[in-house]
Amino acid sequence: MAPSYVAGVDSSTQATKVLVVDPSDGTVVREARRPHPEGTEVDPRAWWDALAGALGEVGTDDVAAIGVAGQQHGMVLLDADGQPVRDALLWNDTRSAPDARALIDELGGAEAWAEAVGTVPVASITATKLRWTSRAEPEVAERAQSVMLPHDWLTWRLAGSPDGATTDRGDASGTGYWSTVTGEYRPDLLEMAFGRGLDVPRVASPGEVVGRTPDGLAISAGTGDNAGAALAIGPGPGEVVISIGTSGTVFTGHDRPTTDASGLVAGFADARGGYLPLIATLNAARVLGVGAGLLGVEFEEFDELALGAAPGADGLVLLPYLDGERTPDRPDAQGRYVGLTTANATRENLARATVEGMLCGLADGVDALLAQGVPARRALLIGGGSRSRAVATLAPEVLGLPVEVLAPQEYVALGAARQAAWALQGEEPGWTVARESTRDVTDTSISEQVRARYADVRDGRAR
Ligand SMILES: Nc1ncnc2c1ncn2[C@@H]1O[C@H](COP(=O)(O)OP(=O)(O)O)[C@@H](O)[C@H]1O
Ligand SMILES: O=C(CO)[C@@H](O)[C@H](O)COP(=O)(O)O
Repeated sequence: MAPSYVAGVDSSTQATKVLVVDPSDGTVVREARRPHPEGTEVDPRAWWDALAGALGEVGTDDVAAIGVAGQQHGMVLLDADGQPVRDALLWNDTRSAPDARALIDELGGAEAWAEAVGTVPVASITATKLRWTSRAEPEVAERAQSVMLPHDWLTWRLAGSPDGATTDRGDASGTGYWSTVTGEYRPDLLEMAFGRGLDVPRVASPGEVVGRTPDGLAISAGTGDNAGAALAIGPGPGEVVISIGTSGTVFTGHDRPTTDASGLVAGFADARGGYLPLIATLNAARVLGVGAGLLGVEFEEFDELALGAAPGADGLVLLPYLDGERTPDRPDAQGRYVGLTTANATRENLARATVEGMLCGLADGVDALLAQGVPARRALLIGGGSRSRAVATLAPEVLGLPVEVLAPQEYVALGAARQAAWALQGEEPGWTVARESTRDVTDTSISEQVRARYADVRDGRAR
């Protein structure tokens, strides 16, 4: 029987997830996952091993094409033989924060960066990691010949490490040296960051077959994980996707590049030829894990506790910047519970404040999109944290938007599978994802009250 399925991969921060999908209607027929090592620098070969393990488990004898989406921004630096010169620095590694500030100054300020590439560098952006490496590890930098992103590197290895790697505009737009505004690389900015040039992958077009695996599977261009999710979901006008994974992201498709000089909105490209304005926080699903851990309960009981408290947690507020923060740009920040009193010190309030604090961080993201003229009238929740009943219940009130929690699904991997089907068939498939009912905002005063108190803590007016 001729191979008939497509495979989609999400190589995310915490795990590799693989879906085998029927290209005629997008039905998932098999899936597998493998964990990744902890930490903000990782040997990329661990991702390869995770991918090989997951592909071995799902089996690819009946698969005709594959696409890989991956965590954005990670710096995979390779030597002339194509070997990593050091562990990859990930999007959530904040050591290059001073380098981001230096690069902003060197180009003439935040506005100059926003105009040049669509995004003002923060520590997540690949260019700042190149600067850090050239400054802090010159002997390592000396050996580097090329730089790739996680999905580029995996795609290249799947193709048998040919001469010349590929990327796509969605992921390239998170490097700081590819411009969403012009649709071209800015080798001058790469050189400014690293002190000299490096080989970069060719930017493939959305429906392109970029290579073949040794077994003959067609390989699509792949993309960044958020662009992958956008490809799977296809948010409609006014709909914003909110992904609660290791990162919290808020994004939607847009018809033109954004150039936010405040740095809050990253002006990324999507995987279709359009644009994907996005805000990303460093603190999302793991905040919930920390809250549950503090209380010594599983997620189900944590949700029960959070839903057992009143809105506003009787004045207890969590500033959720546990791992430093990217949006707003506070790489050295820490998390804080504020306003603890004898009267409000209950397990319920601690759980509630944790969920509200995490959601308030995302609500700030929605505001940032609105400030760029990107409409946001409805939120679509995805990612591991969206499986929390407390998150699903409290999100409409805290965000102040009607919320639809999409059915639990690996949307990033599904988007990668969609791209693989596109490359295989020569046109984008017409699949749509199942939509659930929307939870409306029942009391708008809750959002105002909870967010006002949160803003006091965030902006230092309440300590
Ligand atoms: N029911 C739940 N409640 C809260 N958090 C959850 C729940 N289920 C999974 N998570 C969290 O979701 C995260 C994984 O989500 P995922 O979107 O796969 O992340 P990533 O793409 O960053 O690897 C983990 O931190 C996990 O603890
Ligand atoms: O840095 C960003 C977006 O700019 C993150 O969204 C990463 O792409 C990682 O995503 P997850 O692994 O948390 O899904």
